[in-house]
Amino acid sequence: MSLSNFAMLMPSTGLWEHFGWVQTLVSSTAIRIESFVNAFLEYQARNPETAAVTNSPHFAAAIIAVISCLALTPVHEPSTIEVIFSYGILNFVYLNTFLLTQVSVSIILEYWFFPNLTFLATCAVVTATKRLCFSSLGRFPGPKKAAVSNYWMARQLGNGTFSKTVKKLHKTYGARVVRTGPNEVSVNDVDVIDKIYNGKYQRGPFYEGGSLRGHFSIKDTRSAYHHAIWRRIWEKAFTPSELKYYAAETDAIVFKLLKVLKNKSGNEINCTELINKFALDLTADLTFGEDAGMLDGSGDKAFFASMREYLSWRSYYGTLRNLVQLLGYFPEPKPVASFRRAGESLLVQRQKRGGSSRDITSHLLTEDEETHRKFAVPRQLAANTNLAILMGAATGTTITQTLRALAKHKDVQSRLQAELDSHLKSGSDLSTDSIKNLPYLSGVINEALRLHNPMPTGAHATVSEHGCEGNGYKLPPHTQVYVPVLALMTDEKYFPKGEEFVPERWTGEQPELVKDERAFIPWGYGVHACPGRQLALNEMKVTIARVVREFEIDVGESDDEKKWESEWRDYSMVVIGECMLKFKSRRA
Ligand code: HEM
Repeated sequence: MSLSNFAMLMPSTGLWEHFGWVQTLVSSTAIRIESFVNAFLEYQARNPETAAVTNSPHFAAAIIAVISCLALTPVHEPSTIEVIFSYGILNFVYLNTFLLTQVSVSIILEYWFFPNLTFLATCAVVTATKRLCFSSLGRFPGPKKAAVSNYWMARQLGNGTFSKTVKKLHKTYGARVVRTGPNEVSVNDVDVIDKIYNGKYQRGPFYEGGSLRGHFSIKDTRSAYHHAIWRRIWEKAFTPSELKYYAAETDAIVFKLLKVLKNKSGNEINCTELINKFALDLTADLTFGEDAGMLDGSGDKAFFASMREYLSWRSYYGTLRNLVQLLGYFPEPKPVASFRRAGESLLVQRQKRGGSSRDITSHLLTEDEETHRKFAVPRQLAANTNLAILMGAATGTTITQTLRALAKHKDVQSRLQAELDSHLKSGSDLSTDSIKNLPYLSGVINEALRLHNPMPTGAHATVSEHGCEGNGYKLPPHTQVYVPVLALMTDEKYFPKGEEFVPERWTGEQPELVKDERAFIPWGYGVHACPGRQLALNEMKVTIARVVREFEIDVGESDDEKKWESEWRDYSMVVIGECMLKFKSRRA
């Protein structure tokens, strides 16, 4: 009986009546396979001299590889586990046909092992050819290595050079869209931001690398359902009354920082190290109700090293989704484990203290009013409190970079000091509420967020099944896409003198330096935009205002621009190296 007749034997009554399309699909596939096999046999009969090749197991392996690759093409995000499982099962069955007949090792090598290698090599060649020559993204310029494999992107991210490289690529090609992965593009175009991050847009697979012990934070979840619930819970932590409470806590820790700076007045210090400690104390206080003891020297000294290692690891493997899916079945990698544990130890201490601490965690422990769902304790909760720590560190990095910019631009520093001095002279104070609308201070902070944003890579999204229309180009459905924040926010099209630190562009004095304000997206865009934005702004403004009012800030003798540039890393969150500054008390 032929294959197509066999397919016709599928039941067509009862429940199957409703699945006529299955029968049609099975029989049409069977007909195609049958005609392919017949054509092949005919070819063999007509060309007996090719039999040596076409009868070889390598030939069969190569054909099966081509068919498998073509069959997988329409699947947008094939599951690594399913692919390896199917491959393993089929191979196991095939291997057993040899083992059961007790054939020799050489036969097994010849008919099983080496054909398997041929299969894998063919898959690699077919995939690379498909990506290079037949991809719908082929019309966009980009490095060839990036088009062939995600390793190019993984290396850029793991080395912390990604956003700078992408910025350079946009300049080199003079293109709005650059291909940076087999199925990934960077779109430096303000007109499509709203289309890419529209509604409950689908997050890209990059976020799968962010899981901690299998649990995702709100930022890394790809589930729109979970995100909506978690977002409502998170937002409870940032209501105006909570922000007011956090402002008082922030003030107390800023005073600790001022004390340390006063003790070192006039001496060169590594500002990165000091502000990192300050930021961790502040974040721990706001998240867990107790500072981490970093400024007073009692905290975990290895915290920042473990965070840095984790971020680099996560950037690298986040890009290699296939590997990340497999890693879930192995013991937790060291960089992930040490960062996770460092963060969790703060959460554990808080849980032990019990009581009713007023902090971000107290809100994360409440249920969502609409669905009555909560974060699962402790793992889901820990993934989210660890995110708070990371975001606190991001705020610290931005503060350090702002202080450095002020030390490098003494004219800007003097104008800011003058604004703060006159604010105080008018009888006001430097509390969060009182300084929030100071124009020059706001200009300095905006400029810092534009030029020194701690998240310069951009959020990864997946183009919907309708595709995405841009200025003279169309992104195909299911493309992975991101708006490169660093390239966008320094682009001369949108911000003339884009590389310069000019707070006046925001104060109304030089409005011509903001050509398109839509390109200012330091807090992300759409449903995943930063809910902690007001808290971060308050922290940055109060810290900068109090430090600048108290100290004259200068670049230290051992400051080295080249070293600074080379130590700057973008692990999808910026990590900075040594920043040598001098803080001299203005009252001395
Ligand atoms: C200068 C400081 C900060 C900047 C520039 C910043 C920026 C951002 C950006 C760009 C995103 C979106 C990331 C993405 O879509 O992949 C984000 C998300 C988030 N940020 Fe911030 N952030 C800062 C500080 C903070 C602080 C202090 C908190 C408070 C804990 C916070 C909490 C969050 C949370 C919870 C999310 C995830 C939101 C979601 O996925 O719905 N951020 N932030």
